[in-house]
Amino acid sequence: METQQHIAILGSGNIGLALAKGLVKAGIFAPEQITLTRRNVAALSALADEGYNVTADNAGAVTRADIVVLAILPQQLNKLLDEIKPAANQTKHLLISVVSGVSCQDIRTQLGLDIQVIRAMPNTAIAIGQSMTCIATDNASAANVSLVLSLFDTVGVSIQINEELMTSATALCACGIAFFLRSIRAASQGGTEIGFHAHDALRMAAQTAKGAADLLLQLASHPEQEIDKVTSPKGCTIAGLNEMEHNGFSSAMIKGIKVSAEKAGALYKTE
Ligand SMILES: NC(=O)C1=CN([C@@H]2O[C@H](COP(=O)(O)OP(=O)(O)OC[C@H]3O[C@@H](n4cnc5c(N)ncnc54)[C@H](OP(=O)(O)O)[C@@H]3O)[C@@H](O)[C@H]2O)C=CC1
Ligand SMILES: O=C(O)[C@@H]1CCC=N1
Repeated sequence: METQQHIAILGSGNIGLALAKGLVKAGIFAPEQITLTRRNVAALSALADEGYNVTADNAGAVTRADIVVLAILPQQLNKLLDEIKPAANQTKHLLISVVSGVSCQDIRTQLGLDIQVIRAMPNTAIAIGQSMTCIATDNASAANVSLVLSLFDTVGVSIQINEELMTSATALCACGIAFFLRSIRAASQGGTEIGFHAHDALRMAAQTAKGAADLLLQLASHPEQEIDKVTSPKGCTIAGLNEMEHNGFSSAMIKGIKVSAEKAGALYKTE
């Protein structure tokens, strides 16, 4: 799905850069077709050496682009939208926002333009083509939705959801990367306590987690069905699992995801 279009990523921090790298790795865009912006542009010098256009001039980046990605913090968004307002063109530009907690309508209202906006909620695994990305819009054409879905399909798996579920998607999928990473880290710490060097324990825990996820994805199986195959009667798996549940393992994950979703929904309005 190679394209001749130019993409501007406004706010090239963790997720903005992960997106840029993922798109280049997937062969969709060459670095020369991507403009990266941030205020501290010196921090992008290594990317400039790789061929990306880098600048602190957001309005200039928008003028050159067909697709504009907003990838800055919710509390930084209004200032950025005011800055790009003169350069944004509702017939030329497609806006993609990965900003948490900000609706498509919030963006149009701040811009004062009836521009097509698609929200995307990827996660940092986008850098290696393994993102779970949720897409939502309230006004974009079916053609642009397909374009954005196919764009994000090149860097993982993408689905379209209702916009009111975007904060839930943020908690489950974007924050979720951190939740699963912490689980793997905790497993590796347990592994070290029972005899493995830290680096071996981490590798073993990560591969085990990958195998568990693939059992569900490749076999379209349910976790409990796969758990039942591991838990031998009177065995050590059920002993460990029950101990974890007595200590609130599932409950902690559920409560954490609920708090994350509440926070994601309030990020823009409370700033
Ligand atoms: N991190 C993640 O996993 C995910 C994040 N998101 C969302 O993406 C957004 C960005 O998050 P994240 O990447 O973690 O945050 P970062 O702080 O890492 O990135 C934000 C970037 O924006 C730049 N920036 C700030 N103001 C401006 C401006 N006026 N013009 C241009 N660039 C600017 C900052 O650089 P400088 O200070 O140099 O300007 C910084 O590099 C947030 O809204 C977040 O909710 C969504 C999905 C996943
Ligand atoms: O922590 C955050 O607020 C952002 C949103 C999703 C992932 N990181």
